[in-house]
Amino acid sequence: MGNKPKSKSKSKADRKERRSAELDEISLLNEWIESQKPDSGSNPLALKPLPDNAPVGRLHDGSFSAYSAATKFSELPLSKKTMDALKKAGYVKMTEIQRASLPHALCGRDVLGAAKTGSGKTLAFVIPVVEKLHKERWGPEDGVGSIIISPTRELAGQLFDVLKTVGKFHNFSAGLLIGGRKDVEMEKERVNELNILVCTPGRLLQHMDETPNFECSQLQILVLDEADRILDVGFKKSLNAIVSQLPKHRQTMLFSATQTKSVQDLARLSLKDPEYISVHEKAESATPSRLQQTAMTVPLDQKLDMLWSFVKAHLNSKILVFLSTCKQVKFVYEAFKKLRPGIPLKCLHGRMKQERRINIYSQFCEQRSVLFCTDVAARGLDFNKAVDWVVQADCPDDVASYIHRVGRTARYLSGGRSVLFLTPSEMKMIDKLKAAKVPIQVIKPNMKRLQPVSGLLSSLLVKHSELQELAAKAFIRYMRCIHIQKDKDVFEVKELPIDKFAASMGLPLTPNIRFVKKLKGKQLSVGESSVLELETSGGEPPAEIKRQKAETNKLREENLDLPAELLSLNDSEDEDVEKDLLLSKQTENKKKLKINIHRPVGTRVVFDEQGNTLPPLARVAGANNDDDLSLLDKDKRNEYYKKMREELMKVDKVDKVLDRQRRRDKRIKEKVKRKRGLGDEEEGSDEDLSGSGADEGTNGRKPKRSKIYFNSDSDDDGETRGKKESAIDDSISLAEQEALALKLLDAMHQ
Ligand SMILES: Nc1ncnc2c1ncn2[C@@H]1O[C@H](COP(=O)(O)OP(=O)(O)OP(=O)(O)O)[C@@H](O)[C@H]1O
Repeated sequence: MGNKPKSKSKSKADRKERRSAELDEISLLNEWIESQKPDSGSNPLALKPLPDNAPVGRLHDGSFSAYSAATKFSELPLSKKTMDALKKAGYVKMTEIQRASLPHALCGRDVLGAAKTGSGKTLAFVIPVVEKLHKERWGPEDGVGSIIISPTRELAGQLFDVLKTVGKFHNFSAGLLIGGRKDVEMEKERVNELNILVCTPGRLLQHMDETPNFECSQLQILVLDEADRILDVGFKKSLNAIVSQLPKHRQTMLFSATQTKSVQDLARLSLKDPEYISVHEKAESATPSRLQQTAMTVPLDQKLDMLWSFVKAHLNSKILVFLSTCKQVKFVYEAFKKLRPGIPLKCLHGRMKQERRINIYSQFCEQRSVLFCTDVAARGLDFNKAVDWVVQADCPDDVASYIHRVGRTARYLSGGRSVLFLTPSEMKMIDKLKAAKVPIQVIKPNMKRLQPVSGLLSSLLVKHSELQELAAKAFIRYMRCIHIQKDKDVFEVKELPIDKFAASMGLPLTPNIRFVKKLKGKQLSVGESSVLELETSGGEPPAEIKRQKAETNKLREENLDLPAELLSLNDSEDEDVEKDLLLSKQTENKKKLKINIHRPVGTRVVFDEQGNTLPPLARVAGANNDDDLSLLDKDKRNEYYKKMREELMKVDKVDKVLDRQRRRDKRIKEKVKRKRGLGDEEEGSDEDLSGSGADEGTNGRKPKRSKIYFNSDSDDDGETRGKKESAIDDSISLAEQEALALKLLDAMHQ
C-alpha cells in the first residue's frame, strides 16, 4: 500500500518520458521526410539502391539518408512502433510497388498506385495510414482520421487484418464496417470513437445517413482499394454521396491492379497533383510472371463435363472456380457435391449469410479443396495457403476481371496456374487478353479423357427435386448474364447452343426465357439490330435503366453493400427468374424440326408434337402425363418425381448389389497386387472418394493422385505417370456410374 503512490508517480514519469521520446521521434521523422522528399513525378525505382549497411536516418553531418532509394522497410522514415510490427510479421524487403509509392505517400502526396495482383499493394497504403495518424498524435477524442474503402466484405476483412498487423503496437482504435452484420446498432454507438474505418461503401453510407453525430470532418487520409471497381458505374452514386461528406483537404490514395486513369474519376475525388505510380506498366505481361495461363475452347454444353473432369483430375489441389452467377455457383456446387468427386467442395457467393461467407473463406484458406465462387472472390483476396489453380469456367466480363481472377494465385513470390474455358463464340476474348499483355496459351483439351457428367446430372435431378429448380434458375440466370454483357464481340446469346446447354445441366426441357424468345423472333424478322433496341421496343425498360440494372445485378452477385435506392432497381431479379420459369410452361407453337443431338448415348431419339427431340426425362414426363408441360406444372411435377423416385429406388437396389460386387472384386484385386509388392502406387478404394468432404491420406495410404488430361498440365511429369495410370480405375468407376445412370433412364423409358 505504502508503495502505491511511489509506483503511481513512477508510471506517470514513465509515461511522460515515453511521450517525450515519441515527440522527439516524430519531429525527427518529419525533418527526415521533409529534407529528403522525392521530387514530384520522380520514380524511386530509378534511383540507385542504398548500399547494404549504409547508415540510416540522421547522419554524422546532421543530414538524413535518402529514403527514396530505400529497398528495405528499415531504410524508411517510419516510427519504431510500425517498424517493430513489420519486423514481427517478417516483412523486411519491400516489393516494387512499396518501394515506388511509399516515399511519395509518406510525405503526404496523393497516390494512384497500379501494380500486378499479389505484389503487395496493401502495405503500400496501410503503412502511410498508420504513420500519418501516429505523426498527428491521433487519439480517441479526434474521431475518424482515416477511411479505407473496399468493394467487398471479404477484402475489407483482409485489409483489416493487415491493419491490425501493422498497427499492432500503436494505440489507435479501428473498426471493420461491412454489410451483413447484425450488430449495426452497436456499431452506431461506437463508430464515433474509431480512428480508422475499414469499410464497404454501402455500410459507410448507412452510417453517414443513419448514425447520429457521425463525423468525418477531421479525415486525414482516404484510401480506395480496388479503386477502378469502386469508381465504376455500380458504385457511382454511393461513392459520390460519401465523398460529398468528406473534407476536401486530405490525402487520397487509390490502388488497384487495373488502375483507372479517367480524369473524370479523379476529379470526383478532388485529387491534388497525384503521383501516378505504375510499376509494371513496362513489364512484358500484365499478370504475375510465375503464373502459367492457359485457355481452351469448350462448347457450352460440355462445360460441366470439362469442369467435372478437371476437378477429378486435380484431387490434391486447391482450386478456385469462377462462375458468372450465384445461381450457377449454387447449382454446380450442390450437384457436384452429390456426385462426390473426392475432394472437399465449397461455395462462396453474395447471397450467403455473412457468417457463412467468413467461415467458408477461412476454411478455404486452410484446406485443399475446390471453391466455386462468383466474382465476389475475384479481387484482392490473398488466400493464406497458395491457390494451385484458378479455373474460369465462365468467361470474365472483361480483361480487368480476368486479371483480378487469375491474380488469386501466383501471389508475392509463389507460382500458380490458371485455365479459362471459352465457348467457341467467346474466343475473341483471347485477342483482347493478348492485346492487354496477358500471356495466355490456347491449348487443346484431351477430349478422350473427358468424363461426361450430364447423364448423372439428369438422374440427380430426378432424385432431388430441389436441384431441378436450381438447375432451371441457374440456366436462366446464365442466359440473362450473357444477354446483359456489354461486350457483344464476345458475349452473344444467339451464338449459344441453348437447348444442348439445358440438356447438359440435366434439365428435361429447355426453360423458355422471354428475351431468348424475342431474340429468336428478331433473328427471323429484324436481323442483326441491337439487342437493347429490341428490348426497348418490346415495352421493356429503356437501355440506360437496363444497363444500371445489369451493373447492379453484377454487384449483388458480388454482394457489395449497395445503398437502398440501387437495390430497389434489382428487387425483381428473383421475380424475373420466376416469371421465366412460369413462361417455360407455355408451349412453343412453332412447328420446327430441332434435332437435340445432346442426348445420352444409347437412347432412342423421340420427338415431341412440335418436332423437337426430347431428353429422356422429358419424354418420360410426357409419356406419364400425356402432356410435355406437365413436368413444369408444380403438382404434376411433384407427382412425377415421386413416381420416378419410387422407380429409382427399385433400380437402386439392383445397382447396389452390382456395385457391392464390383467393389469387392476391386478390393481383392488390390489385395493381390499389394501382396505382390505392387500396391504402393495404388489409389485408395472407392470409399476414399465417398464424400465431398473426404480427407486425403485416410487408412495411412498415400492420397489419390490426380488424373491429368490437359496437355499443358505439368503435373503430368514422369514421376506421376504410374500414378496417373492407376487413376484409370477411377474413370472406369465413372463410366460405370454413367452406365448405371443410363440404365436407370432406360428403365424409366420402358
Ligand atoms: N514486402 C513484403 N515482403 C513479404 N511479403 C509481402 C510483402 N508485401 C506483401 N507481401 C505479401 O504478399 C502477398 C500479396 O500482398 P497483397 O495482398 O498486398 O497484394 P496486392 O497487390 O494487394 O494484390 P491484389 O491486387 O490481388 O489485391 C500477401 O500475402 C502479403 O503478405
